[in-house]
Amino acid sequence: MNTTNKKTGVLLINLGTPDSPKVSDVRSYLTQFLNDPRVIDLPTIKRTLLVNGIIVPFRAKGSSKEYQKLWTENGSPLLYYSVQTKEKLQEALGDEVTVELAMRYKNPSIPDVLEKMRKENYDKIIVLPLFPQYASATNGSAIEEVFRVISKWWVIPELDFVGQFWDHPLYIEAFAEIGNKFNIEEYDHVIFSYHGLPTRQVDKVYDNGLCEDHDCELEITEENKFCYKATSYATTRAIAENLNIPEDKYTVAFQSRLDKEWLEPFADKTVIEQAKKGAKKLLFFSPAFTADCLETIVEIGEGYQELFEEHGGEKVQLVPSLNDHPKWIECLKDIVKKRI
Ligand SMILES: C=CC1=C(C)c2cc3[nH]c(cc4nc(cc5[nH]c(cc1n2)c(C)c5CCC(=O)O)C(CCC(=O)O)=C4C)c(C)c3C=C
Ligand SMILES: [Fe+2]
Ligand SMILES: [Fe+2]
Repeated sequence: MNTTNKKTGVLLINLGTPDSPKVSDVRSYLTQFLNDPRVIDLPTIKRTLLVNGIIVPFRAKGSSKEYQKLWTENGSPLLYYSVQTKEKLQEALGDEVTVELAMRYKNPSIPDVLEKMRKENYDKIIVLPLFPQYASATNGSAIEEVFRVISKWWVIPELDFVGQFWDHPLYIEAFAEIGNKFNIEEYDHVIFSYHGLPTRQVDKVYDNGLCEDHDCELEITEENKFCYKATSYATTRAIAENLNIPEDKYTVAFQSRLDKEWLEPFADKTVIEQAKKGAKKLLFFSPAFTADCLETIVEIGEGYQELFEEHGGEKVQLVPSLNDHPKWIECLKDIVKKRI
């Protein structure tokens, strides 16, 4: 055996989706997801009571209806596109490495996929969470789960965890290329909508002070480089610059909030404001999602369309996510190749 040729596996991790849109499967998904202390970061008893006593019982039926709108003959788009991404990345990398896919919540689960990888006896595993901007609720949680599982193995291989990659040129170019398929001049305004986060979670990345003590809307510094708000604004500047969208033609916003103490400006309020200003056509990018999912297809594509129309607007156009776009596959290939 040539000892310089390491047997390497790549583990892509996405968020996860219910096994089906049935209320029972949505309830089970929400229960696993929202009991994660990195998602609802409250003391255990408070979180358990809030999630299992209030949020899940009140949310499961409504969420199930939303998932019924989303489901296609290929199942949940998030899982479908994540599998496509895995397969195309495998093709692009050839037999040099083996690519696997796991979901942080539900299936294919991280423990199941890692067990398959353990049996393969890899010299090295590259763990690549598919979230471009760091959040403890996504990248942090996925990495913690991998640690939890692998820490029980007798043989622990070489591990390489990929951090946030919002500034990877091919990630920016991929979104810009997809956006370029639309005639941006035709739109009155462009909204870059990121999944929201509780402000408390954003503040926790700082050892000193709060997010509001830093210029997170304007610059990335050594202090705010893991601030989700700062990286969301920086991602937006990079895509807008690539597409020559002038500063006064776009707004950053945060969607999918569970309560008022989440990052602002809120995307729904931004949609209403734009309608009130007389905008008729809005173009929506959603760069925190690397695959289309409930939050893009249903929340933006259907929910914000209705909201915009109710306030006098006409068209909300969603720019599709990266899904299995060739530039995105090139981006992932580049990230992996640099670590083999
Ligand atoms: C950038 C990615 C994401 C971050 C950050 C994130 C944080 C976060 N999410 C919730 C609560 C919910 N999110 C839900 C769906 C959902 N979230 C993401 C991504 C991020 N979440 C995706 C890709 C999806 C869609 C999955 C799919 O099946 O298509 C849901 C479920 C749907 C609903 O009931 O609304 C919840 C709930 C919290 C609390 C949070 C940070 C603290
Ligand atoms: Fe979410
Ligand atoms: Fe910040």
